[in-house]
Amino acid sequence: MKTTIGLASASPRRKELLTVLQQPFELVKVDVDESLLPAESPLVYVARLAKCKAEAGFAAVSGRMPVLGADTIVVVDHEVLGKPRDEADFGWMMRQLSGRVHQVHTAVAIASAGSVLQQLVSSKVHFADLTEAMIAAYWQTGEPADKAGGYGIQGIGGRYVRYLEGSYSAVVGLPLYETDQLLQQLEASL
Ligand SMILES: Cc1cn([C@H]2C[C@H](O)[C@@H](COP(=O)(O)OP(=O)(O)OP(=O)(O)O)O2)c(=O)[nH]c1=O
Repeated sequence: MKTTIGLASASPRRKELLTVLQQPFELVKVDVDESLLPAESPLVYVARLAKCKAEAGFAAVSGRMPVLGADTIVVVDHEVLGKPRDEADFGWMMRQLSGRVHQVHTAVAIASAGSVLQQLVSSKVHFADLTEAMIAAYWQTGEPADKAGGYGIQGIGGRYVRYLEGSYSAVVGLPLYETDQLLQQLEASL
């Protein structure tokens, strides 16, 4: 029987993806400060956040079970795009992404007694040319608000993705292949 783990995430996408891996899990609530540190690179930032979420979760369950945390960021021109604050911020993000290629980085960490297992997956997304009317209409759907970079490849935003180099599940929030590898490493270590 597989060990039950904690999932330190409020993201419905991560819950669905972990279910696909047939991994028994319980949701664990954590509150992690997601601010970027001064001069921190995007890759260091995303890996740190995944680790912080996993470690905060492990502490929250008092070490009773291993806990998985993940983080996804969108990077364009070395700038990290988080979730849009409002419509103006979203419009700015879409103009950055329009007709260009950007990176999506997803980090996964599993904290257990004495160790943290980690993986980082980077993908490139080639975005469509967007008009102001398309941007305004997309905001109205409500989909962009809780998504890093302001779009969801798995939803309406998928129509703006011309080409993906990398992992689809990582862009959605949890890389299936790499997470499965981590879970196998975890089972072997218990
Ligand atoms: C680029 C992209 C992001 N996203 C989502 C994945 C993440 O849920 C979210 C990025 O924010 P995160 O801070 O990684 O995650 P979260 O706040 O949703 O959940 P938690 O921290 O509790 O685990 O954006 C998509 O769903 N589709 C996409 O195409």
